[in-house]
Amino acid sequence: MMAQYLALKADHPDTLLFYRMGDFYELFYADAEKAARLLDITLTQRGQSAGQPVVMCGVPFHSVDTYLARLIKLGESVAICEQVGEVGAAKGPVERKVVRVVTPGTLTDVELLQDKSDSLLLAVHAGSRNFCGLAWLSVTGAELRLAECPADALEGWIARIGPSELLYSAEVTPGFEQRLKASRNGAPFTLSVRPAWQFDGGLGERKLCEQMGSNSLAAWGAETLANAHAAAAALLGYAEHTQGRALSHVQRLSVERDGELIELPPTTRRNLELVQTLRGEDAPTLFSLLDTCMTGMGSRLLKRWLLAPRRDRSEAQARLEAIAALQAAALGSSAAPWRALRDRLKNTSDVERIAARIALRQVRPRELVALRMALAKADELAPALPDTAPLLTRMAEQLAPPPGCVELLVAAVHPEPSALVRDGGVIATGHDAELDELRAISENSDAFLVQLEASERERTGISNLRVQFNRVHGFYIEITQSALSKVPDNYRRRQTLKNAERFITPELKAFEDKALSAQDRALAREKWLYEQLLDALQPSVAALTRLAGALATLDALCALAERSHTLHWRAPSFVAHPCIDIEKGRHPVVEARLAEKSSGAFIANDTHMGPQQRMQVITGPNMGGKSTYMRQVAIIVLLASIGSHVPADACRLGPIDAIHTRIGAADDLANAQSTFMLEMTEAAQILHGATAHSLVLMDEIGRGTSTFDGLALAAGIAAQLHDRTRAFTLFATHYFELTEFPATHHGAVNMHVSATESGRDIVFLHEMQPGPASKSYGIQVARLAGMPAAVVNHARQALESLEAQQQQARAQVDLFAPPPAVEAPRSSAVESALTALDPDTLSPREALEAIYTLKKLQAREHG
Ligand SMILES: Nc1ncnc2c1ncn2[C@@H]1O[C@H](COP(=O)(O)OP(=O)(O)OP(=O)(O)O)[C@@H](O)[C@H]1O
Repeated sequence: MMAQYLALKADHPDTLLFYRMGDFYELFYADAEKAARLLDITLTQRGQSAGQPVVMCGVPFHSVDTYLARLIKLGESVAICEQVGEVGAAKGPVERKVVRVVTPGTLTDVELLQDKSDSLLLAVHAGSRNFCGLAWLSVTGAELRLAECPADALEGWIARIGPSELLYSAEVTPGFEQRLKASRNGAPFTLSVRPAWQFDGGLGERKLCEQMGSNSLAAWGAETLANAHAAAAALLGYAEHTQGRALSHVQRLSVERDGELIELPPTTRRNLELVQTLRGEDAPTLFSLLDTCMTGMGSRLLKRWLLAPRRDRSEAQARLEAIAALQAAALGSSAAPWRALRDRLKNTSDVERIAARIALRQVRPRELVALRMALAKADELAPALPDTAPLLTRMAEQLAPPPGCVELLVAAVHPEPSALVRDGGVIATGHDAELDELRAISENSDAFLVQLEASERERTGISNLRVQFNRVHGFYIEITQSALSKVPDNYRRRQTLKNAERFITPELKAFEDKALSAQDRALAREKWLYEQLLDALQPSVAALTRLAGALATLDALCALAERSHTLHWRAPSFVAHPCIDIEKGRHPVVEARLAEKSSGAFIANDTHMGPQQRMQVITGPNMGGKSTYMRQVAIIVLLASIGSHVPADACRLGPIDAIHTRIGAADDLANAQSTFMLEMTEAAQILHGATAHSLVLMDEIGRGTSTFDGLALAAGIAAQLHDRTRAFTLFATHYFELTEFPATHHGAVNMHVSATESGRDIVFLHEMQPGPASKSYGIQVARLAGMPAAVVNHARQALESLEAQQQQARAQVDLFAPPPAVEAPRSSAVESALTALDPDTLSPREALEAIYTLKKLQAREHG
């Protein structure tokens, strides 16, 4: 047995191997030690193998899901090894096989998957010429996605995709591996190393063609993406390896290209608290506010929409039209269609995952019943969809259940089946004559036993004689001690108890053989019929996946319609010229929190930015609402871009290509970066990446260093954004000096959040008004925060003397004057030679020669 175990383990060296032995999964040696530690279960020793004690631990098979869930959460992978041979069929241990490998990125089990999130598997290929190939999918979804990106944009892509597991080649450079490890900082995922040969472009292209049933990938615009093909080869290979079969349900392919999506860097996702709060919680976030979907499929799709808004507006426009149609009551009715549709969508099962599990042959009987009910619902939903929006009309077509599927499920599956096929009672009566006959034999046994009991009582004259059954001893006749003398000759003793004896008769034995074998045969027949049913369902998988997509889209659209109605949102409009025009905009999450706490109404504010006015320099007291205002603009832009209504009375939006944010941060100790370093790194990234179509939020840049340094840097950054980048910029600052910026920079205006004083206290009005703030009120805010009176008084005095001093010494410094042009230093001969080199094209010998040449040039330069 150990030889068999070790052979299986050799194929899964990095995975915990769950080796099935009877009612347990056992782990051995290092696996056992690791699992015992992670699961807090007892480690034991038994026997010896190769002279060493066998260290082992185990988990009962019926509660394996709980243990799996814990291990997967800890980022571990588990290979499930089952007994596949007949017991006693051959000499030695029963034949065993790894039937599937459960890894964080390839989950299919209902118990392990989260309803509202996808579990994604991503493969990254470090390609040539500084390009990376990416391929990713959810094993329970139907779509495979490909992309290629410049190597330096990789972290952004990984953060946006948000994988649960990332595959990379064993032969990447240590530097590349380090970057992958570092990119786990925001959201942890498992890194799995795969052999380099699996990242093969040619193999990937063949596999993709096979998967799509096509000769070329041209139809998807994916034929030239060699790096992505290499990633896809590893991705599909690994997914198939874990499932033990091909993913026949993955029949959609899409290519995501740099430049198609509105860029939302990880900092923006974090700062805007899109799907996670700054503390790492799921709520309150924009997504938690937005997601009132009735199904997990809808929630997952809505999250995808939110995190991947497109620059092109046609999709958003189609969704807006659909929402309008869902909100418009039909003639003669007062109710908007979304209400009834949401009622019908309630409790619809996860058709997307069920379809995948049919394809992977892992589907459970009760899921098939749920599928049948969902198909019936889809059939009812289709005619209830308004026909005034093309997107809804398309969904209505896709909601048609695949022909024959409902009928097959009704005919074949018992209306209330057991949880597992091995328990029987799964196939409907009337579906298979042979099964019905076998079941009749076991069912008739009750009548037979009652009859036998009566006739034996009469024959023996023992009135308390009982005919019974148990799993261990089968059928028997039980006679109490006092009546033993009346037992007839043909009774054979089966078992002796304290007060009774149990017997069997030839007649009962014959019946037992027939009944028990009928039960076994019925069970075997049911298993076979279930497999037949899965075969028959395979051709419907593609249509079921499409139907699931339509249900999810409809659910997400209805949720957006409901949110718009409940939260009083309005439809945005898109225009071709650059602008962000918002009337009475609100921050939806802050507004909801205020409403929840009944702590006053949210004050709505307008925003008007266009080609002539690209920057707002925002000042005002702490707690005044600067950050809230800036974030609300970004959130409204984002919501509009996904085709949702927005928390504003009106919104007109020109083209947008990115939303960048630089908002206060904590030290990033894990990456050894100080607050100031991080602040400057993020600001530099924005200055490099933003364009005239980007929205940039800069909150108190420069405050992490000394006043002069900070002010000088803030001035430089503002000037760069204004003069060069020309992005739409909201620039909040506590440096009053910056309020002079608009005087010389005509694309910028001063805005301030209003506050007034009432006695010694400050009252925040949260209204955005033109012009600079008059005071900073820092001391009043500190008083509000409960600062001891002595400190407040001290500060007030100190402030007065500081202000007096500054009045006297105010120097005429032009903070915003461009620096004198610096002559670009001429590059040296060594530098020119270095620039001309392309390391990827050099042979080792050429590389060595290049080094000698460089050394020579250097020697010449230094005389
Ligand atoms: N428009 C508004 N209407 C009502 N309440 C608001 C509004 N804007 C902000 N608030 C309230 O004021 C609080 C502080 O707002 P915010 O954090 O935006 O201030 P801030 O000016 O950025 O402060 P700091 O300069 O200290 O960062 C918010 O948590 C919210 O409760």
